[in-house]
Amino acid sequence: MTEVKRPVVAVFGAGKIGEALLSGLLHGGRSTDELVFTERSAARAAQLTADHGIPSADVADAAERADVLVVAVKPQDIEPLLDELAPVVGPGKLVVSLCAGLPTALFERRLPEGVPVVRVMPNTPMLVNEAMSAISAGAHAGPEHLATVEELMGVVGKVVRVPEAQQDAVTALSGSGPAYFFYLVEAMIDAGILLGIPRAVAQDLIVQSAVGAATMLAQGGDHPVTLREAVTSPAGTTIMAIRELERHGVRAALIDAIEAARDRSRELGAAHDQG
Ligand SMILES: NC(=O)C1=CN([C@@H]2O[C@H](COP(=O)(O)OP(=O)(O)OC[C@H]3O[C@@H](n4cnc5c(N)ncnc54)[C@H](OP(=O)(O)O)[C@@H]3O)[C@@H](O)[C@H]2O)C=CC1
Ligand SMILES: O=C(O)[C@@H]1CCC=N1
Repeated sequence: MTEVKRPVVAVFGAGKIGEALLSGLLHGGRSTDELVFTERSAARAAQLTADHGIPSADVADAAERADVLVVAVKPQDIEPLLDELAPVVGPGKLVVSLCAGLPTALFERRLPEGVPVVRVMPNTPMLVNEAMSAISAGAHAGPEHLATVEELMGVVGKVVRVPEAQQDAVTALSGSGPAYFFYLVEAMIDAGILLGIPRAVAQDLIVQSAVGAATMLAQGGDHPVTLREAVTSPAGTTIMAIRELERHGVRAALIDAIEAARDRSRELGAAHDQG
């Protein structure tokens, strides 16, 4: 039987998301010699190698060793990295960007002609293999490149294909999405404190309610409205809370918040338009 060689993956910028991906790939069965990363700080690079056993390298070395080059620096840090990558990205490499807002066209403009680029918007539940990643092909990326990225990101969670024009909205929904849930949980724990429940107990009550609700949403197939209606008894407690949420405009606030995040993603991309 022919053994299929798995692509070597280099992560450029092993911060929160880059480290989460490396660690998720390790736990998903990739070996340390199939992974490599670059970091700006030597101290952080040494710490990551000590924690995960994955080697660090300089940009040129990592780009040469890897088949898939994953860019995971902040959008504001992309220009100097592209300057370093442009001369060392050889033929046959696939570039994957995890950067919010940055269009594939920016990478295509700055890297050698014809390099395939796939844009991915993951999220931090990648740390527990529950990421939601949306992927889009750039101009030179074909089905085989999308399949490679789907397989890679599939190790750390779910993957969906979207047109690149939707990536700013996706960033606002699922990229930033975990933060909205954490914010809600934080606020609900505060409410528990107000009502005299000890913090640790309030946290247990709310976190398990969140886990239960998320599991029902993910596994039950019912619409969220149906699930909420089942909790909301006539003249009961829940409807009193819902009335207050509506009175305070929480639904409209969420819609506005997500629109603002989408707009910021667009701005981050536009900042490099002339780049
Ligand atoms: N955090 C999240 O939830 C999500 C983030 N993303 C995207 O992922 C990317 C990374 O975000 P995040 O992990 O939060 O950010 P971090 O700042 O935690 O990670 C970026 C890392 O890259 C390092 N770095 C910067 N420039 C270089 C360079 N030229 N060469 C090597 N390393 C470099 C940074 O070092 P230093 O600290 O020294 O600057 C830092 O360690 C962003 O583009 C973001 O939009 C996407 C989805 C979700
Ligand atoms: O806040 C940010 O810009 C990044 C992108 C999506 C989640 N975190």
